[in-house]
Amino acid sequence: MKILSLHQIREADCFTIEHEPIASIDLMERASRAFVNWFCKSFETGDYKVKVFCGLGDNGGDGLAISRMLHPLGYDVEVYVVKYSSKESDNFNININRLKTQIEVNVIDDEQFTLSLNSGDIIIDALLGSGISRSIEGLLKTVVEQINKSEAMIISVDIPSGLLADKPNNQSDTIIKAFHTVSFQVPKLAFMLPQNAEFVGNWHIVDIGLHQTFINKAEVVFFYSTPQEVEKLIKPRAKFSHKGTYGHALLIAGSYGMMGAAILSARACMRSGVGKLTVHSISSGLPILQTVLPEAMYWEVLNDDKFLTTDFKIEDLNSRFQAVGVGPGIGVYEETGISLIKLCRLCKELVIPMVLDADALNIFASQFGDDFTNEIPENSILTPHPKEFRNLVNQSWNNDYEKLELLRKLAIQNKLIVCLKGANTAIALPNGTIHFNSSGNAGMATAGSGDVLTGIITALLAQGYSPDEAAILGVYMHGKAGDIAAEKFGMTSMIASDIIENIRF
Ligand SMILES: NC(=O)C1=CN([C@@H]2O[C@H](COP(=O)(O)OP(=O)(O)OC[C@H]3O[C@@H](n4cnc5c(N)ncnc54)[C@H](OP(=O)(O)O)[C@@H]3O)[C@@H](O)[C@H]2O)[C@@H](O)CC1
Ligand SMILES: [K+]
Repeated sequence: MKILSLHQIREADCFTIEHEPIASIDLMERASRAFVNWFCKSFETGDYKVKVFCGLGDNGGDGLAISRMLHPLGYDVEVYVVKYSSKESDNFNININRLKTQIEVNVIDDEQFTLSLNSGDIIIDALLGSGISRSIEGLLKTVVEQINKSEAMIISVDIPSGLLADKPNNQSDTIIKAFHTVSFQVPKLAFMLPQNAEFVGNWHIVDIGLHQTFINKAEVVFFYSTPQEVEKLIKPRAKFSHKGTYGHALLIAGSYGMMGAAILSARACMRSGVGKLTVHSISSGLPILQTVLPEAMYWEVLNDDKFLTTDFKIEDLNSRFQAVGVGPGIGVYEETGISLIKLCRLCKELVIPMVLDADALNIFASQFGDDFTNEIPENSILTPHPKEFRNLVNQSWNNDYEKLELLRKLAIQNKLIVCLKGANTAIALPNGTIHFNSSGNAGMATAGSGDVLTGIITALLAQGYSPDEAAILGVYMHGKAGDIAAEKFGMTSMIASDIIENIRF
């Protein structure tokens, strides 16, 4: 699903009005109806009040139309218009006239006003929408602060009032802290970013019928990968296939005291459909690995008990492996760094797709400085968490938008696929697009979860998925498995092994 910029959302609005064609006020009516449908599905009528706070622009117009629609459905609706200016939008004016015959409108025009808000109330925030042009001040600020202080459930229409759709707010900005945000047609970039989580809450998209011709043609940088879109990538298994059809992966993982990382990534790799798996690890780890995962084959490090110092040769890899995953638990020893570089050079020469994770990334950051990318084959997949990413780019950022730009730059300049892990993992592709993942939960913030992801993506590469597909599908399936695990064990109790056991291709 495309994430349109604010400018494109406005263009889509105008295009729809002109080409459907539909009057602007009727499009507002349709958007408000879509919100109301979502609301009615989510909340039954009951012994509580729905307090709708409206601004003076089109977001306020939505709020008025929503109030008019909810009232006859049996909801106990109270409407508040915050009169922070003398200028109202045309659609606001039409809707206030339509509403006045039905419900009394309370006008807030004095900063001394104290709102009476109870914990059982539902607040609908229709103060400001995507049209904000400056920070919230004065009367509006007072109202937003009072709403935020209340214990009522806050539901924002389109976007939490005060939040900018696709650029950073000032840290001191006053912004509604919604529990739910019900947004029109497309998610806003702001919803993807950790810095806005406290404002956006749980977000939902409702279809308001903006013209598909415009949306299809729109060129965008950011995408939200919906389950329907991603699951389409899964290749069915052919009836007459054999294990050779699904590739042979090499996973390089583990070191003294870190064999768990190797086991987790290897198990996840096997569960993700790879035909054959060879795990390359330290010799003292071999009995553990073979006991825990008899399905895999092992290639032990010679003459070394503590860490990976293999002098990789072309014949070790040539015509044997379709994908190489390296990093989980390998440690950041200087000797391992030397091996890693040899491995990368060979994979580049033999064009074997790679996944680099965890300590492989830490080695690059600590031993190879800013030039680290010269050694990494093009189209390799990197899976850093934010701290590893910061070390890799050797830069910090002031906000999540700057972080995204650094991510894009890394992917474009070096032709890499970089999966920046977190809620809504951001996957940057060499073509400059960023794809936000839709699955997963906070229970996955647990040791070993990243090792599992490395195993999944390595398996997909070995099966012939393109690196772009392997990254997007792998991250999604990892999150989906995490969601199933969270249902069974709870977010707090689930562990990385539970994610593996719930991988379902
Ligand atoms: N996209 C779609 O297809 C559809 C969109 N729809 C709806 O329209 C909404 C966007 O509407 P909108 O442009 O009127 O924006 P909105 O925020 O309501 O008001 C802006 C007004 O407020 C003012 N203002 C700005 N900042 C301010 C501040 N900090 N403090 C105080 N005032 C401030 C600014 O005036 P200014 O003073 O800047 O001239 C302007 O007059 C969108 O979010 C959605 O809800 C649906 O109805 C139909 C389909
Ligand atoms: K709003």
